[in-house]
Amino acid sequence: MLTQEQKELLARSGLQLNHLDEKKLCHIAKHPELSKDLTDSELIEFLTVANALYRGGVAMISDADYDFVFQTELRKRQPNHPLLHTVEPESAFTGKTVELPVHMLSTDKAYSFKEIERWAGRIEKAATALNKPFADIVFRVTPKLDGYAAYDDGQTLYTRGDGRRGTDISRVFDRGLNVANGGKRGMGAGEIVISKSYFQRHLAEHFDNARNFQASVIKEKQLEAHAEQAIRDKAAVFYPFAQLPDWTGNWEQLSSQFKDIIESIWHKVDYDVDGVILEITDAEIKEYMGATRHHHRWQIAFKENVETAEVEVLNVTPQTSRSGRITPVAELEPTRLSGALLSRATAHHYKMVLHKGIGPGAIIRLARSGEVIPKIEEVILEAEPQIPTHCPSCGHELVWDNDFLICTNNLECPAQITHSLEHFFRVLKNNDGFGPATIRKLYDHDIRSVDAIYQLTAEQFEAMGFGPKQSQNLVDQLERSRSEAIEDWRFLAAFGVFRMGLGNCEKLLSHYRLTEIFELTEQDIVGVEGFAEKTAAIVTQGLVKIRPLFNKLYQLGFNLISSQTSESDRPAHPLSGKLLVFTGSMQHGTRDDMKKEAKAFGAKVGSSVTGKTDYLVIGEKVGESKLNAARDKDVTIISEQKYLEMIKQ
Ligand SMILES: NC(=O)c1ccc[n+]([C@@H]2O[C@H](COP(=O)([O-])OP(=O)(O)OC[C@H]3O[C@@H](n4cnc5c(N)ncnc54)[C@H](O)[C@@H]3O)[C@@H](O)[C@H]2O)c1
Ligand SMILES: [Zn+2]
Repeated sequence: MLTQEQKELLARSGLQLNHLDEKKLCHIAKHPELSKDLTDSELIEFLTVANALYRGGVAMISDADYDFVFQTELRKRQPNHPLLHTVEPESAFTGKTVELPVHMLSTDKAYSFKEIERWAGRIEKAATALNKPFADIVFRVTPKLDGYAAYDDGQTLYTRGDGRRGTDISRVFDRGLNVANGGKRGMGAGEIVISKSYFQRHLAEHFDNARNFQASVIKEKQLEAHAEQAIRDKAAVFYPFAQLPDWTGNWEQLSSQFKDIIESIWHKVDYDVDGVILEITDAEIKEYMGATRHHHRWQIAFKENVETAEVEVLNVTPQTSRSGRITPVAELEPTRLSGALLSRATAHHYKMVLHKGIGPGAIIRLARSGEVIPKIEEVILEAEPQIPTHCPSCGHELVWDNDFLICTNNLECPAQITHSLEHFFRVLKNNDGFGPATIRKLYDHDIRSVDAIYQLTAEQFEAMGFGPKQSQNLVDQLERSRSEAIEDWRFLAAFGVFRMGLGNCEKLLSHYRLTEIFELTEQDIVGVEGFAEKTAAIVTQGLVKIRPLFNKLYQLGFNLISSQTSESDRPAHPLSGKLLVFTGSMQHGTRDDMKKEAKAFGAKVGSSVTGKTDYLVIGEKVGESKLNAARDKDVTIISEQKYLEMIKQ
């Protein structure tokens, strides 16, 4: 049941239970997974109440549980619900609301480096649009304080409210609250926080948690003696974000030491922190990117889900991968971890299953970080493992290859064939529609190779049971995949040769032409930087295997961009080997297309003007700074028109 304090807070906020009764509300709070059985109005009421209690410092559920219901139920049922797209309102305080001097929004959240990369990609786009070299853009990383958000304009302190209007809580300064580190008033947005170590030592007995304490500092109610003391001891302070310890640098620095930077900033302050904030400092780009109703596009919070749980293994199922390796997948007793319901995890390989005793009934420790499939961290209680002897897909006998069990029936194993087909289209990227379901259906109709897929007509697709519209679309997509330009290394990587991922393909093809690689000896390949002897041997063997398929597909006339840039290869073209920088908006195509095209002529493309740049190609609306840089460095400036004439030569 709700506590007296929680009830009072709901009453003060004017919140009444119309759809849920108290018993049901508390039952769901205890078992958030039951929220799936709530009606829509019950669900909204549940979240509204949870949010009000949380903002008032008397939360009824943990953040992870709240996020679970919020993300899985609400987002799934009503992706456009205003709760998802606006700042969660604070309703804990009575009193007149006032317009905030600036909007205080929530933050967009990322749980993996991939998501951060995509965010940086959007910033690069904005920088390009404003003719600013991306390499010059400064990123700032600060700890994400988990306190009570407020805005200080020097006169008044406001709550975040609904992000646009907040409540005047200047009284907390009248009560003696200090700005962190002896800082001044009027530094804008920040949070009211309490020192972690101080809380443990002096407050933990009197307050349930830090949030509960922070809320008490803000309330109109007379302060408790311990809270007053914490303020006098400067353990509770208002910390403006502008004054937080930070890391600054450009994207290249940030991305290359991402883990270390996050780790060090995360632990910089003695306050509760629930992530780090990444943002850019360039005022023009910030303005250009703007905000949604929920968050600023130029800012993102990086969070880590590092909660762990002990879970029972129900069963371990073998799964055959594209390369024939057998992956052990543990089926688990369904467990909620960091807000997600998990029922499977992978072990690295069968040697681990064998040696660590991962069998039905084993107890393992599971860690979930971000959105990736969880890995088995540790085995707490061993159980008899079950080691498969035959491939689950084709029944072929399995053999050990170091730590891995493998199915060597590469040419006939359904799992290996279908995964290879999917892999081809996925890596190529310039197509849609060839996912697992389509590929499975094709396989069931005896289609076994990429080459055979390219021979299919719309009628044949229809005969296999695809609808008329989908059939035509699949044919169109096959055509698109051949006509849309792609890099030759991407094409090669799509064949899935072991050890020839995108990176290695790019390395190899920057030395040799696509048509030459099948004649290369191991020695030739070792001569390419990044290939050790062992890899070279595996690669030559792998290339022999794919050669027949490669030849067939190569005949189909894919629109390949050659990686060859050295002058001896293309003596004829005036742009060959030249370093170009594009700036401004172009008429001929998107900036990306033009870069690809330039590379196809053997040119190199940079993002900022340096002493090594040969040509600055300018479109419309070009910033003066880039032009000046080009003039200073003696770089030849050419118009888009002139450039188009040059590439036609
Ligand atoms: N337990 C519950 O019942 C419950 C209910 C509602 C919400 N929540 C939790 O609240 C979170 C959502 O809250 P939110 O809307 O405040 O969003 P948020 O967590 O994205 O926080 C955004 C805020 O971060 C603050 N911030 C802290 N450090 C900062 C820094 N260095 N730079 C810039 N800003 C910084 C700002 O005040 C900003 O308003 C969710 O994660 C959820 O778990 C929990
Ligand atoms: Zn098999």
